[in-house]
Amino acid sequence: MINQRILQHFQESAQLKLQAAEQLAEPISQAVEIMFTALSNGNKILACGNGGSAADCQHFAAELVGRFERERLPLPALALTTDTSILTAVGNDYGFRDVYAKQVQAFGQSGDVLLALSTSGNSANVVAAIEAAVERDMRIIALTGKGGGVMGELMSDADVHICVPHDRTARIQEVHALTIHILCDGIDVALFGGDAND
Ligand SMILES: O=C(CO)[C@@H](O)[C@H](O)[C@H](O)[C@H](O)COP(=O)(O)O
Ligand SMILES: [Zn+2]
Repeated sequence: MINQRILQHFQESAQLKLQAAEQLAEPISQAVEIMFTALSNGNKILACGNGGSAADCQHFAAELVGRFERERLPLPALALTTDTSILTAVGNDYGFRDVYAKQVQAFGQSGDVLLALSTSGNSANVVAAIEAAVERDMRIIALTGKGGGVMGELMSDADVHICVPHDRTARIQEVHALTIHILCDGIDVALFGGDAND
């Protein structure tokens, strides 16, 4: 019984990844281009999301500031999910909806990128961060699922929407995690050419 469930998880996850590859290759490639251009111009990437997606933001920032697979200069990426004093002060004084938007207003500059993660596309604080980023003249890269929700409706032609074609949060997060590694690889390839395994 448990073995059957384990097998089902692996199969569902693997099948979704193969299916998503066809649909998401193009928006992921656009996202790499936007991120690389921003970083080349001296701009930075801010990332926000809740729960598992907050962990994804930190994972992404660690790989840019530290490294992914190649030795290179640190790249400026900041997870807006980590400063408990800011999160609790803004959450307590203004409301949880504002915990990321206030940080976008504080740190975001024209030409920066907001990486916004939400499996439902409906997290109010991530939606508010996107609205704040648009006001700051930032580019938006949204990682969503479940049809994209409110975030999908907010996307403009200048933004990139990577919407995982599935309704299950865990499966969507698994594709988000893979996408984050592909973005890191794409940035490294744009910097150095080829790939790390050449
Ligand atoms: O990781 C998981 C579930 O797999 C949870 O922590 C999940 O991220 C949280 O419930 C989030 O609050 C969901 O928000 P969102 O993806 O809809 O924006
Ligand atoms: Zn999770």
